[in-house]
Amino acid sequence: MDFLGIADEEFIRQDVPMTKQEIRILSLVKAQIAPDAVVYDIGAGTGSISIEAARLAPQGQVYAIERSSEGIGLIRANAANFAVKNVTVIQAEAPEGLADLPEADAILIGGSGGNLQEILTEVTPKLKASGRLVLNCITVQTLMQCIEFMREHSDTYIYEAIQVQVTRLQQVGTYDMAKANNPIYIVTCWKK
Ligand SMILES: C[S@@+](CC[C@H](N)C(=O)[O-])C[C@H]1O[C@@H](n2cnc3c(N)ncnc32)[C@H](O)[C@@H]1O
Repeated sequence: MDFLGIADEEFIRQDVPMTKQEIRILSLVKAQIAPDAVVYDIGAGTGSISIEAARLAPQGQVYAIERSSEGIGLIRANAANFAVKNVTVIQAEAPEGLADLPEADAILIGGSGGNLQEILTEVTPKLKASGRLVLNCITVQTLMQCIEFMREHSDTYIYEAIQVQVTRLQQVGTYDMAKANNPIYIVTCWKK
């Protein structure tokens, strides 16, 4: 099994927003990815989460679902760069493209484009009993949509939510200066 925590600079990203290293580490640890796991990465962007998940699950399969052509190109380029063979790239606007996937051990959602309710409705029945669903959200509205969905299904699901804000030090000449990343909510859901 490979290590977690590839540096952000190692990914080809152009202008596509990428989940930052520390948020990837936390999200992937919370997803509890086993070496043979089936993983969905919905809103895969540059593929940074898909690639780290694929390295954690060398005998498993990662399905990277992304709607933008630019993202699809980046996922393929990053997978090739890291010589990762177990990522299947799917260009679709979720929940499209999810129906035919096999049952999942881990589902990571990094982008939903206003379709979160529909995506959760589609993917939650496909999450195995021991599986984990991990959502990264930047807005309070997305966070609340997820919490409301999980509360409506509280007979089946448990969730926890955290907010994380990472500040990195950046070298500016002879000084090291704080540069704050946006706070991110990480919601982790699992079946009772
Ligand atoms: C914050 S970025 C994802 C970051 C990604 N985890 C990474 O590290 O590169 C969100 C991505 O979700 C994609 N997206 C948003 N809604 C989507 C949907 N319904 N289906 C597929 N992709 C979607 C966007 O195109 C964007 O690339």
